[in-house]
Amino acid sequence: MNPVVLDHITKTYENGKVLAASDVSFEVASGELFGLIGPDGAGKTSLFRILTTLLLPDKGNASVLGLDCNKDFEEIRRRIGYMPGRFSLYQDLTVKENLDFFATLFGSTLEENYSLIKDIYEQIKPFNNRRAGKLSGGMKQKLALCCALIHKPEVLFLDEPTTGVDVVSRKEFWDMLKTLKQQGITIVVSTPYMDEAMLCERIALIQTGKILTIDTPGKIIAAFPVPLYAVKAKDTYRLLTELRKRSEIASCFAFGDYVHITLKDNSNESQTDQLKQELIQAGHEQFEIKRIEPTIEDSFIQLMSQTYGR
Ligand SMILES: Nc1ncnc2c1ncn2[C@@H]1O[C@H](COP(=O)(O)OP(=O)(O)OP(=O)(O)O)[C@@H](O)[C@H]1O
Repeated sequence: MNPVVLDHITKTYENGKVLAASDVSFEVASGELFGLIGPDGAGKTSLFRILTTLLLPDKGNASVLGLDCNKDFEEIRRRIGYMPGRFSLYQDLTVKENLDFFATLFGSTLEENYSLIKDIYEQIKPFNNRRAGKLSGGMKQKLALCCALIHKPEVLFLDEPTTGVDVVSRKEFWDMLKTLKQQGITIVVSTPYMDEAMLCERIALIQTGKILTIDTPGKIIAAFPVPLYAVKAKDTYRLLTELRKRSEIASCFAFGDYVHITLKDNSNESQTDQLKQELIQAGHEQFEIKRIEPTIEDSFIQLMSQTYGR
């Protein structure tokens, strides 16, 4: 049996008025680095809380390491590591005191599983006597990861570990996850950052409590169903407004300096030449249109409009 199983999980809040998870099913294989990718409010934290035995679903079953998340919560809690999205450390305790505290909770010591956290801990060791509340975002994140690993968990749940952390620390963090994976730990990580999706082996794209798709990032991108074009002009806002009004455009989203579009009819390649001519005639300066490969963000938007019609 896979170490993480969600089977038709539905979770609502406020007497059913707020839907956080809608019939969610997926499994994570042993030793896999699995990502739950979606924007704020998509339902990621609710799923993590169900898997870490802190929340009961309305419907469905969840199991971790073959144990039932409802009945076997004590054993699950002993065998998993959980880094919640919000900062989970004791701000008034020092780095060392936090580590000792979490080790004691699990009847362990810092020394006992030192090899597992060594590489991460050495980076924060110089700040051993600093209170956690006085650490930088990246340092707090490393300390929180050490605390989640201190009892040598078999499955690690990381809820938005890189939110609010600088780009360098984000990269370092993902390098650390790769190392942990090599040591056989199963990792489930959530993130709202689409670029981080590419660093997972498999991902579930989630929006408004619903799984849009589950696969490897490469396969999700490869399944993008139609040609995608990047369009640019000097006045991006005006370009976007005009493209949105045109009947031949199926989808149209701003991506940095570019606007990504798909067409309703993909049988006639000269349509893009026509579009170019008409928009240049309409006074768009520095106009450019080119066929591009989709990113995971393009796939997310496309799947979202397919599922929700927006
Ligand atoms: N305790 C609660 N009471 C009422 N609604 C809640 C509660 N917790 C979450 N929600 C709502 O459930 C939905 C899913 O929230 P959840 O926190 O699981 O998503 P998320 O993807 O983790 O987003 P975020 O990063 O913003 O926490 C959201 O609409 C949220 O407002």
